[in-house]
Amino acid sequence: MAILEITGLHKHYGTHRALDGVELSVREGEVYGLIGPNGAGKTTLMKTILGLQRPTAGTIGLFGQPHHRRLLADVGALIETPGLWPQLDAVAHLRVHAKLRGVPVSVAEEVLDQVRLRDVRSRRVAQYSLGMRWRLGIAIALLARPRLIVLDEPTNGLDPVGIRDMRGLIRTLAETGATVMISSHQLSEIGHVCDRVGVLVAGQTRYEGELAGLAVDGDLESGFFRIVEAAGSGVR
Ligand SMILES: Nc1ncnc2c1ncn2[C@@H]1O[C@H](COP(=O)(O)OP(=O)(O)OP(=O)(O)O)[C@@H](O)[C@H]1O
Repeated sequence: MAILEITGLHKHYGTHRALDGVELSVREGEVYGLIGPNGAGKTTLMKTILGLQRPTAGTIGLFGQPHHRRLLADVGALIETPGLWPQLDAVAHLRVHAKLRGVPVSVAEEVLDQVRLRDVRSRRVAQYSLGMRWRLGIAIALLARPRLIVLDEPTNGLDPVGIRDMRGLIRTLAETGATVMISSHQLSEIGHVCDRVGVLVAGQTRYEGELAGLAVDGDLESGFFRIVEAAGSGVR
């Protein structure tokens, strides 16, 4: 079943078409990679799914129903950098957010384990690495036990070890039954963790399917670049 179904989605800023007729479908239980160069429209698309941007035209179906604010209670998200308080530790962050969402504090302990922050749970966030901050941001998004988790470029700025850890965490999330949608401008960073990918270039879906289907002569990156180049420079 499609948990997220996007049809003919447009978002225009004046004459600029950030989204120009996006079509995509995310299936329940999969890790879906939204890949595209800088300026392709990935963040705009995610913000529109989350109700943070109003579409110019098109439809978004969520959990088999037309998009509605109340359905977003089942969506966890991390867009751009997580908003954290440097002087508080991970536990304090999770307790505050648990209270705000009416979630039992015991869930805070569970998500700490899930993102593997237990060892540094009492350390102030000011002392966290970027990877730890991302993981705490994801833990906050997980508090409400969402069916769909939307993560915008969570490997941005991470070193190779951080990227590997993030891939592991994403797979773990999917194994617990959640559906994960994740974006990146680098196929190499998240491609292999995804069950299927959508390639967005200049606000349009240029490919959707299994990662292997992107390959040209067995090479995924060449296939990706070919799609980007065929759509014009794709970089804006
Ligand atoms: N609020 C806005 N007003 C005007 N133009 C915008 C606005 N937000 C985004 N854009 C433009 O829309 C296009 C898509 O931007 P978006 O941030 O969605 O791309 P992206 O794929 O997430 O890029 P990146 O990988 O660099 O984060 C870009 O050309 C951007 O400049």
